[in-house]
Amino acid sequence: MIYDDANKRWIPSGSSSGVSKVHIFQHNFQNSFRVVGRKLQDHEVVINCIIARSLKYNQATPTFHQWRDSKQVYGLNFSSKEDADAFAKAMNLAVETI
Ligand SMILES: CCOC(=O)[C@@H]1C[C@@H](CC)[C@@H]2C=C[C@H]3CCN(C(=O)[C@@H]4CC[C@H]5C=C[C@]6(CCCN6C(=O)[C@H](Cc6ccccc6Cl)NC(C)=O)C(=O)N54)[C@@H]3C(=O)N12
Repeated sequence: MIYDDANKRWIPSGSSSGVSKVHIFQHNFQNSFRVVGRKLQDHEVVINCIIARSLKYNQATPTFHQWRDSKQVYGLNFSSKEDADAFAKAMNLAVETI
């Protein structure tokens, strides 16, 4: 999800709401990571952002995590606490590795 600052509310990133699969990719040669989320249904890319060293990953609730970059605030509303914990672990590892 993306935070719509003007209207102070979360909106689904991408063309419609729906379940997506979110991955963290490590770039082969550069020491960089990217979060990519794609809709399960039509594979639309709904999130695609570089993980910066300065990224602060906030676990607002056990199943809603968020972070911001220079442009916007991203929110992931996980379907389970286990998914949320696994993603947070990978995200924190990525940030430490950069
Ligand atoms: C239950 C009912 O939930 C809801 O209806 C909506 C829809 C729910 C998903 C479908 C989602 C789920 C869970 C809750 C959990 C709380 N929450 C909020 O949004 C809180 C409440 C107030 C609001 C104010 C600001 C806002 C938005 C923008 C960023 N931000 C910050 O505070 C940032 C955070 C941050 C901290 C550190 C590092 C990075 C970042 Cl990003 N701080 C700063 C300093 O940047 C934020 O997160 N806010 C969610 C919510 O309401 N909802």
